[in-house]
Amino acid sequence: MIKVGQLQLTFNRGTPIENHVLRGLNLYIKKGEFVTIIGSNGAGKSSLLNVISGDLIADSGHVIINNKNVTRWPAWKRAGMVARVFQDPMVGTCENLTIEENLAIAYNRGNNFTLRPALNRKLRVLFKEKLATLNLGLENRLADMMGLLSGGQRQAVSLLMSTLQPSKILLLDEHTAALDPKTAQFVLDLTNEIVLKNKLTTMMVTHSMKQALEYGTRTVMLHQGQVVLDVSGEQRDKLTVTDLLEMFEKTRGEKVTDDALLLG
Ligand SMILES: Nc1ncnc2c1ncn2[C@@H]1O[C@H](COP(=O)(O)OP(=O)(O)OP(=O)(O)O)[C@@H](O)[C@H]1O
Repeated sequence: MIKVGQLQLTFNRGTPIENHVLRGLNLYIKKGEFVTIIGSNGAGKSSLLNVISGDLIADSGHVIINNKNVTRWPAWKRAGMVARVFQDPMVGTCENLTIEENLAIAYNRGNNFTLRPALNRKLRVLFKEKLATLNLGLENRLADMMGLLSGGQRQAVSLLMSTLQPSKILLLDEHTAALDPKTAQFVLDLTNEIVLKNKLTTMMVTHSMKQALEYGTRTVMLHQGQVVLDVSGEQRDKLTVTDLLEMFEKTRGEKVTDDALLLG
C-alpha cells in the first residue's frame, strides 16, 4: 500500500544550517495497517508524512503508493490517494467555505470540478448522514461557515472528509495535540472508529507514548531520519509505556523529562 525506500531529504543544503532530515529511511505499510509514529523533536516524522503526501519531494529514494511510483508526483496529483489531518485544526479545512462546500471538495478530490455543480440534493443527503454519525449536531449546520466551528469540531469534519475521498490512506500529524484533553480524547476515539469502519491505512504521528501503544496495530520510532524501532503483534501487545520510554531514551541517549510524552 505504502512503500518508501532509501529516502534522503536535506534542508538548506550547502548552507551553514544544512539539515539532513531523512537518512535512507525505509518503511513498508500494508493495506489496512494503523501505524503510530513516535520520535523526538526533529526526528523527521512530519517530513516523512510530507514526502508521502507529496508536499515535499525527497532528494532521492522512492515512494510507492498502491503500486504506483509517485516519487516525483506533486501533492495535488496524489490528493485523491492520500487524506491528511494536521495538528492545527485551521489547516485541514477552509474557514471561508461552508461545511457542505468543504465536504464537497473532499468528495470530489482528484477530479476536476467547480463547487456549484458539485453540490446537489443527493450529496447533501449523504453529507447529512455522514455528519450525523459524529453526534455533534453538525448535520443541521451544512450551510454554516467552517470558521464558526470549534477546533475539535473541525478536526472531526476533517476526519469525516477523509472517508469521502477515493483514498484509503490517512495521514495524521499530531492531530489532537492542539485540543483540550476531553476534545482530544473524543477526536482520538472518532479516529479509531473511522479508521476501523472504513479500513483505512493510517499513519498517526504522536508525541504520546500512551497513545502510540493504545491506538493502531503497529508502532514505529524514528530517530535522526531512520526507523529505529518497529513493533507489532504480540511483541507490541506486551510493551508497556515504560518499556517504550526506556527504548526511546536509549535511542536518544538522554532522559525524557516531558510528561506529555507519557500522558498525552
Ligand atoms: N521546510 C523546512 N525547511 C527547513 N527545515 C525544515 C523544514 N521542515 C522541517 N525542517 C526541519 O527538519 C527537521 C525535521 O523536522 P520534522 O518536522 O520532520 O520533525 P518531527 O519529527 O516531525 O519533529 P516535531 O516532533 O518537533 O514536530 C527539523 O529540524 C525541522 O526544523
